[in-house]
Amino acid sequence: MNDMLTIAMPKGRIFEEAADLLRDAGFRLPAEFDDSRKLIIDVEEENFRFILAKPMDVPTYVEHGVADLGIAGKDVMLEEERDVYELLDLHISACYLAVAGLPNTELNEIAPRIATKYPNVAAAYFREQGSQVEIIKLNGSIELAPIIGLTDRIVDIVSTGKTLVENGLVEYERIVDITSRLIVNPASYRLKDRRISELVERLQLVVKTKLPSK
Ligand SMILES: Nc1ncnc2c1ncn2[C@@H]1O[C@H](COP(=O)(O)OP(=O)(O)OP(=O)(O)O)[C@@H](O)[C@H]1O
Ligand SMILES: O=P(O)(O)OC[C@H]1O[C@H](OP(=O)(O)OP(=O)(O)O)[C@H](O)[C@@H]1O
Repeated sequence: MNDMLTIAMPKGRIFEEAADLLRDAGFRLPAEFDDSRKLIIDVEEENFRFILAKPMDVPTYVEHGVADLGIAGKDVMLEEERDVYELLDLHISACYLAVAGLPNTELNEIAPRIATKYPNVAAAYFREQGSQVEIIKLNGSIELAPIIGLTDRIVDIVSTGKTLVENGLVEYERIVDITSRLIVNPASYRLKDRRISELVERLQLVVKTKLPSK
């Protein structure tokens, strides 16, 4: 039987590159896919159901099995630590997580403070460094925090580096490189293995052809 696959797609930055990959792998996605406000899109020709989710929520849907598969940034995977398998590095939406702050400043020795959208990743990083820090969770515009004196450092995504430069901040440490991953619910992986393996193989071929040759 050709089981239906439910795929949690991240809205926002990753969406377009992820849709391009699926199309390049030969899956026929309708034009409405790209500019609809619908949150659930059925693609009957392929027997796919897409759920359009907030990027940070994708692993949650997949862990709970309401989506068989999902596409999520490695940053989200590290932060959320959900019980899902990572099947494939899609090599899209590349960026990295870094520690940044005002230039020529030291971490406050008594009570260093870190602003971030990634409290778990930041806490783990500073714990490994042997630094005891207070994490302040923000939901965006993280670069504001050191400028207005809320924290000594931030832990945030860097892509082009433009946001840091334009706000007079510098990078202190690079924590981890990030790309988007194809993730799967463990039970779906067992039950729908044939369809999922086929999807992975087709995506893998496309990903390989797009990688710069060494
Ligand atoms: N410059 C970037 N800034 C943020 N995320 C990036 C960047 N480049 C690639 N990414 C990847 O894209 C994902 C975030 O996408 P997006 O910015 O659409 O979501 P978000 O920050 O969660 O959005 P929202 O503003 O809706 O909370 C990250 O999880 C990361 O893997
Ligand atoms: O290195 P760059 O190419 O400048 O990209 C990095 C910036 O992009 C993201 O913010 P986003 O645009 O998602 O806005 P946000 O502050 O609302 O999270 C991220 O949090 C950085 O601020």
